[in-house]
Amino acid sequence: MLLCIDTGNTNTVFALWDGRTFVGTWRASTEHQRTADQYFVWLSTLMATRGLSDAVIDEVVISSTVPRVVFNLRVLCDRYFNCRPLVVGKPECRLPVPPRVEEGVRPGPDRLANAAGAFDRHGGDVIVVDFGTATNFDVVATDGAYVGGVISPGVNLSLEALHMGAAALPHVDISQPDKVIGTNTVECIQSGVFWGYTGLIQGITARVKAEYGKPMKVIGTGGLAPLFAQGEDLFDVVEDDLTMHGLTVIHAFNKETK
Ligand SMILES: Nc1ncnc2c1ncn2[C@@H]1O[C@H](COP(=O)(O)OP(=O)(O)O)[C@@H](O)[C@H]1O
Ligand SMILES: CC(C)(COP(=O)(O)O)[C@@H](O)C(=O)NCCC(=O)O
Ligand SMILES: [K+]
Repeated sequence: MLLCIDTGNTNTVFALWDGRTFVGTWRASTEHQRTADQYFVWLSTLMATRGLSDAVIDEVVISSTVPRVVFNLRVLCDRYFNCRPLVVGKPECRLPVPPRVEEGVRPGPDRLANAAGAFDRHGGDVIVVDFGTATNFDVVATDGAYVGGVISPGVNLSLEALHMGAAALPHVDISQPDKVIGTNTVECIQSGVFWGYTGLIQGITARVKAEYGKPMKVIGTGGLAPLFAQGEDLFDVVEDDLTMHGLTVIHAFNKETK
């Protein structure tokens, strides 16, 4: 089976693909100190709880926005799965459609995976809004190429920055406030971040569409996409597994065109 690993700056997601569906998805916090042995104990325990002890992992594809984590993930593949992983963004990993960006720029591998996943499911002329540590907007052209986009600070990063920078502001979890005018500190912060991000998404997608000059589909992904989808009509569709799907597409492409 194919193990897909998506390392973000906050969390690392492992998903096991049997060629048709993801039979298991597990999440760990991203820590570059974690060793291959630690990953393996953790993953095999979780696989066992899903009745997947007999599943044989013989292929791995990795997207990591944290370069130093890749070393121990490579050791994991070598020691326990007896394979060399395909690492998105490395020269030996080919993409179905190469990105069109300025010379020397290395787009985040998560964004390349999103573009591949979005193009496979929806065709081109797409904006992917990905809620991670950063909130990214990835623009996918008509032919499926990643052509750039927008990087803004993530929702939780903004909440954390308010708490860290202002002595009287507590740590607050994101939620959708009923009203805009908060009547206590927590409501005020939730309103600022929730409605602030709603405006950011509306504003940026509108500007991207105007600059692009053709109709575009907007896909929301990442943990907080469903929450923001409740507030306003921000996305045409929300797809939780878009990055993972993109990893399976990139893996299949590399296998076919060996
Ligand atoms: N369903 C959720 N509800 C609330 N917070 C979430 C949810 N999913 C993710 N988050 C938070 O969003 C932030 C970024 O999430 P994640 O998608 O894991 O980022 P990354 O891919 O950059 O590691 C984290 O702080 C995480 O705790
Ligand atoms: C913007 C990002 C930090 C987002 O990563 P994440 O929120 O998933 O941790 C990542 O895509 C990245 O490191 N990009 C490199 C620069 C670029 O894409 O242009
Ligand atoms: K991500």
